[in-house]
Amino acid sequence: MPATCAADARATTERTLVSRTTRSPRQRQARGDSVVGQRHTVEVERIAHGGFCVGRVEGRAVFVRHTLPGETVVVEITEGTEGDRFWRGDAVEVLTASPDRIEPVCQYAGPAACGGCDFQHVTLKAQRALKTTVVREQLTRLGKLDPADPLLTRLSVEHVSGESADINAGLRWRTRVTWVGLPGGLHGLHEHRSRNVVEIDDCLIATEEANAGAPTGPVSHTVTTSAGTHDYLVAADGFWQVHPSAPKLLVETVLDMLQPAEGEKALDLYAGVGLFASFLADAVGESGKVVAIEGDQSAVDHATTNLRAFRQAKAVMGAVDKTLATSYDEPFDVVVLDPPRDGAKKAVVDQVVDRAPRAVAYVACDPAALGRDVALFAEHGYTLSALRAFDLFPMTHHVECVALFTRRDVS
Ligand SMILES: C[S@@+](CC[C@H](N)C(=O)[O-])C[C@H]1O[C@@H](n2cnc3c(N)ncnc32)[C@H](O)[C@@H]1O
Repeated sequence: MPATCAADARATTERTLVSRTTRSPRQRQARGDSVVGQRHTVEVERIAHGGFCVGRVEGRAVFVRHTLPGETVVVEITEGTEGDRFWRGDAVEVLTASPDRIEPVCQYAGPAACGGCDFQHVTLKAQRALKTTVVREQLTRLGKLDPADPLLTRLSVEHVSGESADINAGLRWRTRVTWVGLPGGLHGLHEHRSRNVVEIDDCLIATEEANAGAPTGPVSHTVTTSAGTHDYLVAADGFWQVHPSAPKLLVETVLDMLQPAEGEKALDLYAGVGLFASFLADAVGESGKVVAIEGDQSAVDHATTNLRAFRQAKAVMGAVDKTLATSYDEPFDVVVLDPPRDGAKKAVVDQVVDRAPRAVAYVACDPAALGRDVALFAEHGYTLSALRAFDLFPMTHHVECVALFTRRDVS
């Protein structure tokens, strides 16, 4: 089994534009001497959130990238001081390799290289198993769910197929990339937790179009699902699901969980350009109502255009918490919640349950934030009654979950 070796790590370092000694934009208060650069042999125990695995050096936890549970590796410390409770590091040499380890196909993957991918060295099947463990752990620890809950024991992060062999191999799925511009018209991506930029010629998880740079004008997307077809206009730099299979998959999953019916009232929170709102509007019909709340003016403008065929649907500009604090103080039957990474949080969860929906579909790109919000919903009598997780970001530690909350008295 090929193994990352210290020589490879040195070669990788030479590819970066700035030496790793200049990293650490998030330096914490120094407690004792820095241990950055120290090397230790570590037996890697388990996966943690964020693309790290956990091992120990003399009892102290070390969060290690570029390794796998069960491996023995040489770790070079990248963040930490003598007084810190935990350190971070990179596996720069593999002494005992996991059977799930493969040679990364990307030349930019590895220690002190591009920070975009976490799992290039892991088989796709094992990547999904690692993510399944992380989701279970976050929902148990933060969501306070019983680890024996069948929703967790049966959970398995699902492979998301695409239209090309590359996508099915976990490559060429990323339709948008936020590049860092470099002199000479070049571009790159940051090292992990660093301002250092690695010049990248061809990002293998990005589509050819995304590698070429950002489009200049609004982009048009058509989404066809089992429930129908809708067209969407999106600003070039506006939010759109990055995996080509994501819009259809997420819409179908949300509709399947919510089962919106003719005449119902629906809230679409963090609505973007109205991906879910159009399909909700179809389902509730003209006797129903859809309110799509979004905080980005350009997205709201596009959502207004995208929803123009529906008299029953309206895009509203504003922060979700501020808007719900002053408006739409009335019952809603169903809610779609698709917040940014930090989740909906207490104020919005309180405002959602105040509207007494029979069902809430929560689309979550961070299982830790979902876990915290699961606990908040439970305090209001809303239980997690369905959960799916999708591998919409292969090669990275990211995973998309869709959770259904229902009121105990109506479930
Ligand atoms: C994960 S995206 C989901 C967009 C949409 N549901 C979709 O799938 O295309 C989150 C959206 O929330 C918006 N947003 C972020 N914070 C917000 C807030 N506090 N209030 C309203 N919208 C917010 C962002 O502009 C972004 O469009």
